Amino acid sequence: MSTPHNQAQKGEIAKTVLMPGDPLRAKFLAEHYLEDVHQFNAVRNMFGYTGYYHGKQVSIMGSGMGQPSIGIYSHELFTQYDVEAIIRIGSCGSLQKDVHLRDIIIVQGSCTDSNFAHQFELPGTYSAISSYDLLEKAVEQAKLKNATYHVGNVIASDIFYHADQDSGKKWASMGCLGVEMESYALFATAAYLGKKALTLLTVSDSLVTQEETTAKEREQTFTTMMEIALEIA
Ligand SMILES: O=P(O)(O)O[C@H]1O[C@H](CO)[C@@H](O)[C@H]1O
Ligand SMILES: O=c1cc[nH]c(=O)[nH]1
Repeated sequence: MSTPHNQAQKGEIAKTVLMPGDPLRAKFLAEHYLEDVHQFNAVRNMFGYTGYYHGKQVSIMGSGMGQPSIGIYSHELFTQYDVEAIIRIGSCGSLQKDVHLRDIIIVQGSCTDSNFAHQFELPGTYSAISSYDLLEKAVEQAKLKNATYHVGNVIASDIFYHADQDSGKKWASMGCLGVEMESYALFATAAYLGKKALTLLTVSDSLVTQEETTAKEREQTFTTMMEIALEIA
């Protein structure tokens, strides 16, 4: 079997998949942390790998950028490959002055400007949240690693270059810690399919101070977040 986006055969993908947006972050992670690694996907260069972390089978696959992209890959992983949990390991912009570059955000809830949940024809607004047991384990690991972390709400936006220059400030005024582009669709897809999901983010830039990390740093240096995800997978 395969899908139009994933050439893996059934059985090639572990029950838990770590998903960075960047497929090169997936490659870095697989090459640096996994043993007995096997690449299962290269369609569209959306690299996917399965290997072992301290004896535990784990898969890592890029999601691409944005809710439509993670919507496709997560739906296929959950429905075609019997995946039970997806842990997104992304980058984000900080919206708060006390959330600094390289801090970790353990995403509890996700707001959105996307229409993604309209497909479910709910009689109201869907609040997308992470799976509590994964969130609790991530907090435990963050503490063990003495990581600087924050737990809370984020905005998962469909728009990176927003025409409204104040949109980030508006979400910040509602307590959102950061802005990224996938968590809402991931959480909603998991909820709809009865699966588990968590999003971990490392702050790659600040919309408050304008500081930023490079593309290479986003690919290769967010290792504390990667290690937390590997430990709880
Ligand atoms: O670094 P990743 O995981 O791709 O996450 C963030 O980076 C991309 C934008 O630069 C978006 O996908 C956003 O969610
Ligand atoms: O500012 C940022 C950084 C990462 N991802 C986003 O969506 N926005």
